[in-house]
Amino acid sequence: MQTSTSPQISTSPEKAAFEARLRAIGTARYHDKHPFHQMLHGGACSMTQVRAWVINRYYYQSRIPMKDAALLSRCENPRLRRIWRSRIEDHDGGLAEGGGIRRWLRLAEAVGLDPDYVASARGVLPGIRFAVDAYVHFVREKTLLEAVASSLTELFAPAIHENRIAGLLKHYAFAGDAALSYFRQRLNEAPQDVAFGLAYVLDHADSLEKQDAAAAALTFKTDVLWSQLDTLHSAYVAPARIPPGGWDGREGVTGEVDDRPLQGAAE
Ligand SMILES: O=C(O)c1cc(C(=O)O)c2c(n1)C(=O)C(=O)c1cc(C(=O)O)[nH]c1-2
Repeated sequence: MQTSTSPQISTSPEKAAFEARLRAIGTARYHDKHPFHQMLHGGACSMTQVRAWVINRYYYQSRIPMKDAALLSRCENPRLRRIWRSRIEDHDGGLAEGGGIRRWLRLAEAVGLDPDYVASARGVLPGIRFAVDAYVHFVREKTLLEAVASSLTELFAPAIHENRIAGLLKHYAFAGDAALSYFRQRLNEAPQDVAFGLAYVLDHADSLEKQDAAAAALTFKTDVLWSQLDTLHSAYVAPARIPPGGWDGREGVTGEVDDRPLQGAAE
């Protein structure tokens, strides 16, 4: 499966080798290869499993602008702040409308969930909280180079968003314009974000030590994404083990409750 859509941007052989090293991390570790995504995009998820993904992934959405604000708060370069702040606007939108968080809640409604329930983040699995909070802490505490490098999983996100749009449209009745608007909008936003982030990392990782740190930051971020799907899979794919406090398949459901036993990838 193709995991990267953006073209290589390096001009010198040294930068090209480093860029190739970063891209290889995505090829080996990006969460498009996780069995839960393969179930979701291949139409093998029940509505309970789709809803569990929407509820839990909301927590990631809700923390992305907070981690970007953490990055901005430590950034002394006005140019970097001016460019980076559009990420917060992309997710938070304006006072009355717009933004990825609201678009995610439209997806929640389309899959038969009360958006207020989803926005409350009750029922989010503990493992999801741990993974996402670790990302926010990482960006708050590490160097600016590592913080920017950790966002570079977005190099691989357009391909997964395209796959998801196609897979949801093919397999699920809920997949109309409202449900897909989040992913369609990210296809417009992510390429410029990642072009800037990649150029920043290639320019600022000017020693082997810094390149190692940037590569480790990107690897860490692939772990953050993979761990979220592991915890979701463990809770909601047979043999399902929903931990205490995890969504029970019923709370916040406005559509028909899906009472069938949770299925596994092989069924
Ligand atoms: O659906 C996905 O698989 C996916 C992955 C990622 C990513 O690679 O971190 C992001 C997004 N989506 C996304 O929509 C998004 O806004 C985003 C921001 C960031 C980031 O680290 O700043 N990653 C991602």
